[in-house]
Amino acid sequence: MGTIAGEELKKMDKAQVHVAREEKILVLVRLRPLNDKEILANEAADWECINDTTVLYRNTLREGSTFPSAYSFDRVYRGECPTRQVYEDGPKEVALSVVKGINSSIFAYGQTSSGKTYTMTGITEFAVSDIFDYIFKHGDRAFVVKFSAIEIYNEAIRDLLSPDSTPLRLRDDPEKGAVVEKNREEILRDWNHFKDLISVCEAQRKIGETSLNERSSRSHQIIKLTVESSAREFLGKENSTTLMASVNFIDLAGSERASQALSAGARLKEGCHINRSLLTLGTVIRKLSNGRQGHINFRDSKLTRILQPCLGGNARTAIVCTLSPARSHVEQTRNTLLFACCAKEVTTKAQINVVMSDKALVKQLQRELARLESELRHPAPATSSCDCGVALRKKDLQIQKMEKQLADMTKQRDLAQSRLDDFMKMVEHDESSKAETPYFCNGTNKWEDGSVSETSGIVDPDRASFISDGTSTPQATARASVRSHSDEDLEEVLSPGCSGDEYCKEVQCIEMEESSTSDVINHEEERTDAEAHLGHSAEVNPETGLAQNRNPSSVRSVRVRSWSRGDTVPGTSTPPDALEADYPGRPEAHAVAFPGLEFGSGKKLMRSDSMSSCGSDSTEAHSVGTPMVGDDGGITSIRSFVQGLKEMVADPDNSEKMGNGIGLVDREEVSGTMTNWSEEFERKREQILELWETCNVSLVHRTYFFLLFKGDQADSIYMGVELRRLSFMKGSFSQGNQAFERGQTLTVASSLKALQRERRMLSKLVGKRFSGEERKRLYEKFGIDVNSKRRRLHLANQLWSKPKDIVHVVDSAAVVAKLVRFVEQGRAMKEMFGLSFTPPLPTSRRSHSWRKSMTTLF
Ligand SMILES: Nc1ncnc2c1ncn2[C@@H]1O[C@H](COP(=O)(O)OP(=O)(O)OP(=O)(O)O)[C@@H](O)[C@H]1O
Repeated sequence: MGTIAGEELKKMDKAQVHVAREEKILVLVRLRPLNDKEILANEAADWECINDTTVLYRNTLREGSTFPSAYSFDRVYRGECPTRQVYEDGPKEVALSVVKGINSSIFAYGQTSSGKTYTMTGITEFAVSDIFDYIFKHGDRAFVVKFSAIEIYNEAIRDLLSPDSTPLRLRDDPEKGAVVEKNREEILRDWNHFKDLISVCEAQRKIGETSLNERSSRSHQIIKLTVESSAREFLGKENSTTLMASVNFIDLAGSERASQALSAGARLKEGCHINRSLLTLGTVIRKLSNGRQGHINFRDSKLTRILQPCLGGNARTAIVCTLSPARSHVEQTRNTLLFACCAKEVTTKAQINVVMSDKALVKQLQRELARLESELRHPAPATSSCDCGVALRKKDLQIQKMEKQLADMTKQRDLAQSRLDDFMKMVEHDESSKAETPYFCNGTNKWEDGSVSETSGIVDPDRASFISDGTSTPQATARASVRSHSDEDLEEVLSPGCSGDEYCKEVQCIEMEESSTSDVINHEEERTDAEAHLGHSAEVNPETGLAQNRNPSSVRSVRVRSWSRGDTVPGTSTPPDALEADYPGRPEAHAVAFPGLEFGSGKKLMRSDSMSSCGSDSTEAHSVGTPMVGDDGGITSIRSFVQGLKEMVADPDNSEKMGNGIGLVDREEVSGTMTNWSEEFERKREQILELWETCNVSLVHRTYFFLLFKGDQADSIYMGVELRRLSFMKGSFSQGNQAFERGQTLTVASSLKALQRERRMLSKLVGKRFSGEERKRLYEKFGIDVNSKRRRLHLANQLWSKPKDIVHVVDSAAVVAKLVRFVEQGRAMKEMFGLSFTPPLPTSRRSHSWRKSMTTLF
């Protein structure tokens, strides 16, 4: 098929030249008279055609006003109106389109016994007669008319011209749509031949008697006439073209109610099939009438598959809806009218179908080729090429940007993987190397010097093995951990967009804070800033003997090198106060006080201007404590959190919401609205706790978050970000989608797996971090049998398992904090993240011993 050739077009009249014309389906309604049975039963005729286009339900009083009583269509016909008139008014034009190369369909729809066969028999005969007439009148064209007929009976297709009742198969043709395979086609010779074939069809078609119709059609019948025509003068010539189209005359089986048709057995089964396929047809029509939104279920029945071109495809279509006026059929009549109302909204797009001879096709292709070659030889004017150049440059930039993003993501992924590998190795090695650990004694967390190992970083036996000279002091251990970081770690820290200078500033700031907390910190001068930064968290140890072994002179040299902005440095190592677990609503009895830090809190150490995002990010990445990071949460989730936070902070709206903007929140303002915030905080905290559980968030992440953000009003932004992140994740999970978090793809399954892995890892640390007595108390507290075989795993499984029980949550956070040696001070951590937006509050220094607090807890 193709477009019409020039010479051929000249031979056609204007009506023939319209191409792909969109038009609505023609809908006619035919009301038959009451039949003998209905008259005998004294049935009233409740429907009436009040004019040429409107049919009216007369008995509105009886039915009430729930349904419309008047329905308008292209044409409506009274009972006494002859079929000829019905045909002439609309179906004729549609049917005769076939001789002009346009597909068309006419079908009758209505309840059983409403007059479909009566109507379609007439229309088919009139149409075929007119087609013959047209052919007779157009002697300049050579016509071929082919006749075929099928019925769809109980969802099986049968050839009505063949005595063989074997069902025919339906095949999808990309151009023609559903094609019935091996369907017999007869070339119509004349009128008599047509009548003979119709008789064969009538004889073959499944007819059955029901109480409503003595000769009820039990199948859908489709009679198809295919008309091909060519101008005689071009016949056999290379430029000859053929118009080819089909017209379908479709007599549907009638919808029926089993109770009314009194059908049983075979009739009942037929009725079910009929109703089902008509229901599909109705659904298709309804969807098409709604503007083709969503999936159209053409494939749900053979009938709709075959009718697809007539219903919105390349065909002109007319539907005659037949009605019984009888009161007993009012419901079925209404259904038919509703179908008709939908059908009149459906549009089709018919076009002239031209078949070109092979020679004509070759010629046309050659012409097309020549045109394209000439376009290539003479390119378009300069203006458009200039546009092209701009577009290309834009695309190049986009590609570069995406490549950069990809490289970043790859780096992040590799880093996370390497950290995970490290941790796995550490855990595996942990047990075996326990005995060799030089700085633990008696299985307790004590340094050789007697201080308890509550450091915040990577102080693990595995790392300690780097020290080969036997000087396995904690600081040496920390150094080893620093040095064990790969170049990738450093690259990660020096992330794109962050210059080396900026990075150094960040390091310097933190280092200064750290050194300031103790005059005796032992830094190594030769250490690079990057190393210092990475090692920072590993070396932070609030109250242990770790600090005591440090070398003050080294500290000073670092200080001179790194702190050049004149920030004041606290001169004491007194632990700060901010680890008091004093958020609103926190139960007194379970307030967990975490150790003070050597750096930060309450002192003018933090430079709000120096916390570059990349610096904070990198700090965070390390400070969460590499060994404790599960592959779903830990570093990644905190990083995501920080990232989300930064985005939020970057949004001017959010800054506004925060009052005076980042770094300028007024303290008084904060305290003035504290009461409201307390309630808000409670609410948000509950939501976050629930979502952590729902989204299988890492326990380390929960603990960090829980301990960092304890209810200051300035924390609202952090909580907002966390809520947003978790809600998004929950939404993704509930839709079966993946959540993508900073280079990691999470699913419900993967997050759950990671959580289970994390619990296993934590369980392995229980023996190391808690003394026998502490463990016993813990098992009792968490309701675990102290003699059970897998009590450590049971304990790990219990942690954070009751998000609604705040006492449990507090206890869980305390246990995980101890397991992962998270002894950071909230404010300081926020500062390290670069997330502190408030000036430091003057705090009364509360002396807190973490050990003391934990002792009361455990
Ligand atoms: N407009 C009409 N004028 C006179 N008689 C009619 C008219 N329409 C239908 N009839 C008569 O009503 C009876 C049932 O008609 P028909 O068989 O065409 O119904 P149908 O809708 O095809 O039913 P089914 O779905 O059961 O096959 C026939 O006897 C037919 O002659």
